[in-house]
Amino acid sequence: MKSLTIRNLSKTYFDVHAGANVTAVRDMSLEVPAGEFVSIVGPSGCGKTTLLNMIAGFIPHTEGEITVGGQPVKGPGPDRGVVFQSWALFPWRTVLDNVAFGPKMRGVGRAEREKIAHDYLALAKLSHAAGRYPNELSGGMQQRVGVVRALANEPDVLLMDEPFASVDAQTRMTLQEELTRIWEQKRPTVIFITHDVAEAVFLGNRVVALSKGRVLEEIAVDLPRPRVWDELNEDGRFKALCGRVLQLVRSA
Ligand SMILES: Nc1ncnc2c1ncn2[C@@H]1O[C@H](COP(=O)(O)OP(=O)(O)OP(=O)(O)O)[C@@H](O)[C@H]1O
Repeated sequence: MKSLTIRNLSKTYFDVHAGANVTAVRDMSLEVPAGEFVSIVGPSGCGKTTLLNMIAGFIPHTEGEITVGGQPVKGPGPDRGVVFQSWALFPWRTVLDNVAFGPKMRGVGRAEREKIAHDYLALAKLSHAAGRYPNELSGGMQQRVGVVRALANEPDVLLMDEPFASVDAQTRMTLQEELTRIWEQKRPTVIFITHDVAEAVFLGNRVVALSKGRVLEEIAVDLPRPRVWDELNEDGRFKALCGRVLQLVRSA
C-alpha cells in the first residue's frame, strides 16, 4: 500500500460558457498515510470530483504536486483504482469475467485471475452471482460488483466518487459495512467522496471538509472498528461527530 501526498495543488479550468477561468482547487495540501481511509465532504462545486480526477491522473493539475508512494502522478496507472457512481460493468461479460478483467489486462493467466475474482466475490458475498450477467443483477448488486472489480486490481490507492449514491438506504448501509470489512482485510489507501455526512463518518479514519477548493477542516474519527450500523446508530460519539461534520459542510 502507498501513501498519497498532495502539495499546494491548484486546478483552473477555462469555462467556455462564461469565457472566464474557474479555479476549482486552490492551493490544497493533504497528507494520506498508506492504508488510511479518508472521507471527503463539501458542498456542490467545492472541487471534490476535480480533486479525485487529478489524483486518478484523468486531468492535469495547474499547479502543485501529487505523489503516490513518493512518485509524481503523470497520468492514470494501475496503482490507482477508481469507482464512480455510474458503475458501467461490461454488459457482455459475466460478473466473474467483469471482476477478472483488470487482472487479465495485467497479463494474469486464466486460472489465476479467476481465482482472484472468486476470492474477491466471496469477500463481498457475491459468489452466487459469479455466472450472471450485469442485467440480471439489482442496482445494489451491480454497485457491489463495481467495487469488487476495482478491488480485484489490488490498487494501492482506491478513489471512490459517491459510489453508493444511487442505491436505496438499506442497501447502502450494507454496502458501507461490506466496504469497511473489506478495507480492514486489504487496507488499501482510500479517498471516498460523499455528500452523506453519516456515510463519511461511518467509513473514514478522517473526514476532510472542503470549501471553495480548499481544505476547510480535518476531523479525526476515532471510533473503534469493526463498525456496524446497529451499534453506531446509538453511539453518542458517532452522533456528535456527524453533528460537527454537518455544521462544517453547512458553513462551507
Ligand atoms: N470541465 C470543466 N470546465 C469548466 N469548469 C469546470 C469543469 N469541471 C468542473 N468545473 C467547475 O469547477 C468547480 C468544481 O467542480 P467539481 O465537479 O470538482 O465540484 P464537486 O465538489 O465535485 O461538485 P458536486 O458535489 O456537485 O459533484 C465548479 O465550479 C465547476 O463548475
